[in-house]
Amino acid sequence: MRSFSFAKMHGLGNSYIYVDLFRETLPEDELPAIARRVSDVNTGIGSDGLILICPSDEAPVKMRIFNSDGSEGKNCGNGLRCVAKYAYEHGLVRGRSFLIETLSGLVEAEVAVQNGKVASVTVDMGEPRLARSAIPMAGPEAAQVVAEPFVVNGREYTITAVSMGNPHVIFYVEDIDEAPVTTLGPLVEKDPRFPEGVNVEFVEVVNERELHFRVWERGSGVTQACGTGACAAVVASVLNGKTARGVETVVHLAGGDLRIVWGHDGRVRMTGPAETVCTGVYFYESGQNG
Ligand SMILES: N[C@H](CCC[C@H](N)C(=O)O)C(=O)O
Repeated sequence: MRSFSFAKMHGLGNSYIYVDLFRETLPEDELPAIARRVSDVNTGIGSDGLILICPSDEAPVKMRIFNSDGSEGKNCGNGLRCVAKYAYEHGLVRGRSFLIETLSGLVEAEVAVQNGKVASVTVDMGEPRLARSAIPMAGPEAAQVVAEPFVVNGREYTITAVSMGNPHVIFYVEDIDEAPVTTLGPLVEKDPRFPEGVNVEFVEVVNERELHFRVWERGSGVTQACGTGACAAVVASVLNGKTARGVETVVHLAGGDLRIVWGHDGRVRMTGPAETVCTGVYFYESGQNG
């Protein structure tokens, strides 16, 4: 029987099981199975996936994120805010602003501290990747995907695709409560036109400073919030002339609000909460596929 210590943390209800690899060691070839097992609400701890807080040669800490199906993602906005909180509160970093390495590059986090605890975090998520080939999405290389016709099961939709280091496709809806999250979401997630899969977002524009947002996440399905997805939604809304560059937009997700701006400098900044639910020890049998 093997075990490791963990912290369960969430950003707006998008929860992950966080393992500090400065203190723990996990078998690399078993990470997908461990992610699937800890995520299970019945036989595991219950979360949207697993996040590892790792040593890095390029930054004080590195984040690796695994979805609840065991697939490894390349970025996670809600995860970055929780990693920043954990790193600050556990002395892994010095100062309130610091770099975090991800599989899609370095990001800078700044924590807001109250009574020694991190209450909220602002992350500079860098520049969105807009070329079709960078999403990635099949089709003409350098073209952007903005308000493009997209047929699914014989019905035509209009999509905008944005990468925040991970792939997102945005559908605008008139009423967020009627968004086809659980019907269209899984169909598009694995559509062959997205060779690496895709996170599927539904957005209702309230006004030029507010969006309603729901998500079917690649590898996790419906979650309460998706930080990279909310960033992608703000970028898509500017590209479609629905919101303005350089203006802070409030994105209303199922789990709460994020404040996001796509700055005139081209970088996307996201501010939101990060919370610790509990800590504990997880026991598992090595070698089981999970
Ligand atoms: N499902 C995503 C990873 C988690 C992203 C999301 N939870 C966030 O907060 O950005 C993917 O496979 O790209």
